[in-house]
Amino acid sequence: MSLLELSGLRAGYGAQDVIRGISLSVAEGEFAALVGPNGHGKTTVLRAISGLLRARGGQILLAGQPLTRLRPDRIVAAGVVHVPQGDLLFPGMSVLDNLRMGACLPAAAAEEKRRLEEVFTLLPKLRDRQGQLASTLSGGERRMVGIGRGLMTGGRILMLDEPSLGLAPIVIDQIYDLVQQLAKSGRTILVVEENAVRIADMADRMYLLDNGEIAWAGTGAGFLSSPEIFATYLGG
Ligand SMILES: Nc1ncnc2c1ncn2[C@@H]1O[C@H](COP(=O)(O)OP(=O)(O)OP(=O)(O)O)[C@@H](O)[C@H]1O
Repeated sequence: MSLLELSGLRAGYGAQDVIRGISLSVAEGEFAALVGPNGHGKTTVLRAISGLLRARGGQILLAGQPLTRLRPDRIVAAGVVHVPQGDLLFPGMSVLDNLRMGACLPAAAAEEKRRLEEVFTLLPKLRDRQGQLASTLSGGERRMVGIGRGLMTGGRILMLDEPSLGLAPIVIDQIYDLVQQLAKSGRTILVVEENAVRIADMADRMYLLDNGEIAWAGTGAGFLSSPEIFATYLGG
């Protein structure tokens, strides 16, 4: 059964629909990727799921529960964790306090200590730097704090918006090693990524968003072996 199910979702800004009736599903424990060129609506899909943008039509279900009319904090409480594009950390706060912000809702607060230990075990560098101000971290470290803060929230699905954005190739590899480790431990993940080839080896399922519509869906391996996809969307 799908954990997250979108059907006929429409969303946009002003008079314009950016997302024009998309359907996709992410099964429990699956690593799904939403790929596509910049500006075609990937971030908008995540914002609609997490309630930061109200859906204009269609349905969003999490384990069968409709999310479309819930407030963003209720959507978090229902189990949706959204790690936004860019870092959006609190620059004047320490690594530790940034991580703790992920556990500020009541349900997560009770789990704060245990989850913090989990995050530090997964990302030992953050344990060493817990007292350091977020503004003094490198780009890769900031990205790790952003993901760590998402893990502090718990939830049932972790949505990551372009975790590779603006990072050097070697740091991108580290970030995706972490994402793969999370996927292998059984977490349900929906990642937005512009570079489809980068993610195709890792993802169980891929959706290609083109101009607000799903142009292709299938496995990562299927994506890599589809010459027409490369010719049409990736320029050969
Ligand atoms: N707050 C906003 N107000 C008006 N238009 C917006 C707003 N946010 C995004 N858009 C427009 O919606 C379209 C889709 O943007 P979106 O950020 O979802 O794309 P994307 O595929 O995630 O690309 P990127 O990776 O560059 O963010 C773009 O044309 C963008 O200009």
